[in-house]
Amino acid sequence: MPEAVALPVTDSQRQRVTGVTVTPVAFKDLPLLNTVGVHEPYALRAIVEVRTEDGLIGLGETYADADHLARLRLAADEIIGTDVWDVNELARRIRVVLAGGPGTGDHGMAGMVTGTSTADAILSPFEVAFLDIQGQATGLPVSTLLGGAVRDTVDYSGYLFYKWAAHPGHEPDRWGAALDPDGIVAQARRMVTEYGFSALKLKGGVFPPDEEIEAIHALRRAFPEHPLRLDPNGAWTVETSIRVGQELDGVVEYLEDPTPGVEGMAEVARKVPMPLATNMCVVSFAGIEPAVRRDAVGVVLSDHHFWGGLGRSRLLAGICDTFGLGVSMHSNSHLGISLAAMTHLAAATPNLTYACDTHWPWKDPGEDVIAPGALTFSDGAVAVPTTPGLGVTLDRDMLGRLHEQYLECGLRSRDDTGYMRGIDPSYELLSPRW
Ligand SMILES: O=C([O-])C(=O)C[C@H](O)[C@@H](O)C(=O)[O-]
Ligand SMILES: [Mg+2]
Repeated sequence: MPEAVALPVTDSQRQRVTGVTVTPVAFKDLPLLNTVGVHEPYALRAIVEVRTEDGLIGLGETYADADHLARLRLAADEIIGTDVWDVNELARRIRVVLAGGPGTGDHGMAGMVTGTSTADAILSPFEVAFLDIQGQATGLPVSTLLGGAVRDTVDYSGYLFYKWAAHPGHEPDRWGAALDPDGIVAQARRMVTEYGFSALKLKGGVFPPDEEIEAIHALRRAFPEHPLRLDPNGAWTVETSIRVGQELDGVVEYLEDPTPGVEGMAEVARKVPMPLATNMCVVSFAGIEPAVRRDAVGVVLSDHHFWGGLGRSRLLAGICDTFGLGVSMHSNSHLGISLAAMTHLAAATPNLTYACDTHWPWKDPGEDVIAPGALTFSDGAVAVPTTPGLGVTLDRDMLGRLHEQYLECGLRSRDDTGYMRGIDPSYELLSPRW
């Protein structure tokens, strides 16, 4: 048998970065209530375009809070010349430039998700763009580059929110108010009819726990077969969490972040029958060991936007597998590039067996930065794109329009609490609240 000869990598096999553009955009958002306040009239995102010497353009999407944007721009300058096949070098350069110290403030999650890794949050959109280019260069979809799609479609859950009928001073929006169990059931019916979701999550922490328990029971009566979840974002004390958990025995598939902190979660986990899920107490690699040691969580909600991109999210899933933890997926208000990345990641993560969260239905269907048609919901699922890379293309007109909207809207960081206080000056931020 002839000996294998190792051929040196040639310059033609590399894809060097020649330019990076970071464009902040704003898209309309609805008055969705959560335990820190209410969504503002616009959600902010940053669209990352990475260009190579061969003229390929890779896309990424992330938060656009002012501090995060400043860090993205620093990183953008630093990664010129990197080979898109060398994600380790990308990560190294980002760590180096961030060590220069633009701070850790404002990540885009309104203070609800803290303790994430700043370096991983900055790495994420660039890594996604690198994978997009790798896919375009090889003709392979991103899910194949991640190890191969184990499913053709990815299930998403219908993400229900208590909400007002309109932002103050605006016309009622297309979803109307949902402020009690009947309103939540009506919202769920519409979401299930329009998107086909087969799992439902209620964002809680807005009303006293008994009202939210009643909404979950109403959902169970209306949807006997749908797995249900309740997520108050740490709004309850340990005692309240245990009571709610016991009352919802057999009704929810998991209870998400009932109480703040790993110690409280561990205490609740010992006394409630269902697994506890989290996107608040395990949000970085440093947070896994303390949670595992205390048996504080049963399901980790991955989120490539703060876990360092798609490769590192798969690493998280592998660690969860090792420790017998389930994996689900968290979302924030997002556009189509993120939906494509989430779909490829979920497709290539065998143990991601729960329906993923998405804020997609809350977005104005006419507002996105990707050309329409690449991603559609059928039976609550999105078909995994099979075209090269992420499988989505940038709509430059829309990018320009949503950037104009960003410039005009005046918002520079997500501030659900500040917006709520502007409407109700007596509003207090309490954690836990009940
Ligand atoms: O699962 C979660 O914690 C979230 O989805 C966090 C989000 O920020 C959500 O609370 C929201 O959009 O208000
Ligand atoms: Mg959550």
